[in-house]
Amino acid sequence: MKKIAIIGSGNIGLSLAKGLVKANFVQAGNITLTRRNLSHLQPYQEAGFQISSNNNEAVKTADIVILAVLPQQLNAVLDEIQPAIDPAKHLVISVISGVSCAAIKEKLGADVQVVRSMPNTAIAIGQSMTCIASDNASANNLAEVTQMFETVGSVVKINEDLMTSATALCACGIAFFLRAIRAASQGGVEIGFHADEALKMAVQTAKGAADLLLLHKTHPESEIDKVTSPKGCTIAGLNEMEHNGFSSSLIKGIKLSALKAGNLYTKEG
Ligand SMILES: NC(=O)C1=CN([C@@H]2O[C@H](COP(=O)(O)OP(=O)(O)OC[C@H]3O[C@@H](n4cnc5c(N)ncnc54)[C@H](OP(=O)(O)O)[C@@H]3O)[C@@H](O)[C@H]2O)C=CC1
Ligand SMILES: O=C(O)[C@@H]1CCC=N1
Repeated sequence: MKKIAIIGSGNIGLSLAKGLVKANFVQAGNITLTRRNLSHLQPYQEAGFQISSNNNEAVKTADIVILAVLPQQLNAVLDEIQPAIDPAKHLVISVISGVSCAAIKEKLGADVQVVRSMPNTAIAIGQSMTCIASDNASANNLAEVTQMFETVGSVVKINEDLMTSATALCACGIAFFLRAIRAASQGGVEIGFHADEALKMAVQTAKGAADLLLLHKTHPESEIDKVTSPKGCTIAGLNEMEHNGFSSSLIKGIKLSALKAGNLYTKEG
């Protein structure tokens, strides 16, 4: 079984670690989690993961190195781990938004195989939408990365120039849909439900909507057409939402997130 080092074990790094173990892709003992403040990783050590604040040592023991620090923290990490990287041994996977494979190779060496990957936090429960891209990984390594992320959700291979768009739609997208669920539950409270029951109803309704599309493989509008009875209450509510910019605000938010995702990193740090 391959050994994995997750450099920068914060929100997404830990979600990924939990998902891979839950899916039996790797045992916890074969994953080393790093961060500077180790006290936050104590529960993970108790759960069987290796933990370390020494990125170099973690890289040396690993076959797969996953970079999961913030874009503004990356340059220091790349300078630190470069001496420990062996292009013949290591496959580098970066989940960092806005950082190209080329920028990583510029620091680690042109012969290091780098795969850029964009998961979302649903990876912790095996439900991620993960986009991957690479300009130099071998077919074997790309297949291995695809297989790894398929154990924790769906995978789409994309051109690297669409990676910031994938960030907005899929990684940030989790937050957008969660906010929509919260708004729906707040509407539910206004019309008579207690907050906990309104949230439960909104969550299951959202899950049902997503599952309808996944299972029927239909377009959202065709499912909407089945709900909107003529002169009914659904179309009245839906049109009121559209008059207030429902679709437009989602589209504008996704466009702004994609723009921002492309500007999170500078080579200068
Ligand atoms: N959150 C998400 O849903 C997603 C995030 N991403 C990308 O993943 C990356 C991480 O995001 P996120 O998890 O939200 O951020 P977090 O801030 O939660 O995680 C970053 C982690 O990196 C650690 N870190 C910082 N510097 C170092 C260092 N020198 N050595 C080792 N560890 C270090 C930090 O811990 P400490 O300060 O203790 O060192 C922290 O735990 C970002 O680039 C983001 O764009 C991609 C997809 C989804
Ligand atoms: O908000 C962010 O910048 C990161 C990238 C995608 C999800 N979270």
